[in-house]
Amino acid sequence: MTKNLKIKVCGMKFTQNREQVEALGVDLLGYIFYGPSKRFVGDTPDAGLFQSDRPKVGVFVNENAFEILGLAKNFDFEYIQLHGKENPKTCGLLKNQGLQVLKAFPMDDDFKFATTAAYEENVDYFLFDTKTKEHGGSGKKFNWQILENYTGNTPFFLSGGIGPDDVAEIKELNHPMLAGVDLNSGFEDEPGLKNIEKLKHFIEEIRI
Ligand SMILES: O=C(O)c1ccccc1N[C@@H]1O[C@H](COP(=O)(O)O)[C@@H](O)[C@H]1O
Repeated sequence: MTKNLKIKVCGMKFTQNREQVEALGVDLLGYIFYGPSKRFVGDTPDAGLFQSDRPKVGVFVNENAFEILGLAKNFDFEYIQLHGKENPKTCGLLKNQGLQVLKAFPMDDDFKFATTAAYEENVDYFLFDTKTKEHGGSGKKFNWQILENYTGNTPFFLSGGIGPDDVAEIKELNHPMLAGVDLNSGFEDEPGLKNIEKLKHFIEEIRI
């Protein structure tokens, strides 16, 4: 059942485009705070980019926890997504400050789901993304079959190269802990600029 899956759209970079994405009724909006990313919000982002009613997710890669807390306060983030080698203690510190924490794990065929166990108490969601050198936003899929090996208790977001044609395959996953999908480069006209028609169609289909 995918009707109740949370839909996160990541890499918001342009205010007007963010407003259009929000109007589609998505659950979470993601903002990249990682300089090397093509979707980095920039050092002085437009304030309007963040003036949203939807819960906002700050996305970080190996950032200092206190820097994250400061930015979360400034930009009113409810969620933090961690895409680097952040340890369970760092995740727990942020969670204890009232933030909801999504911890990303880099998936390949050799991934050991036992790695996630130490994080169970310290995060709210896992996010399973394709393993690449870029840390995220690669547009590449991993082998979704390996999700059958995940038997943990923490709900997860599916991520990594999800595109407009993936609805049927996502519906077939049927994993009890699948809580949401993270949509990013597969729905873009250029980095950070989401294609509203493609998103609209995907969301309508997945919510049937
Ligand atoms: O989008 C980015 O550029 C990015 C950079 C660094 C860390 C995370 C990033 N985005 C996250 O990457 C995944 C997968 O994105 P894609 O579908 O493969 O483009 C997604 O969770 C984004 O939130």
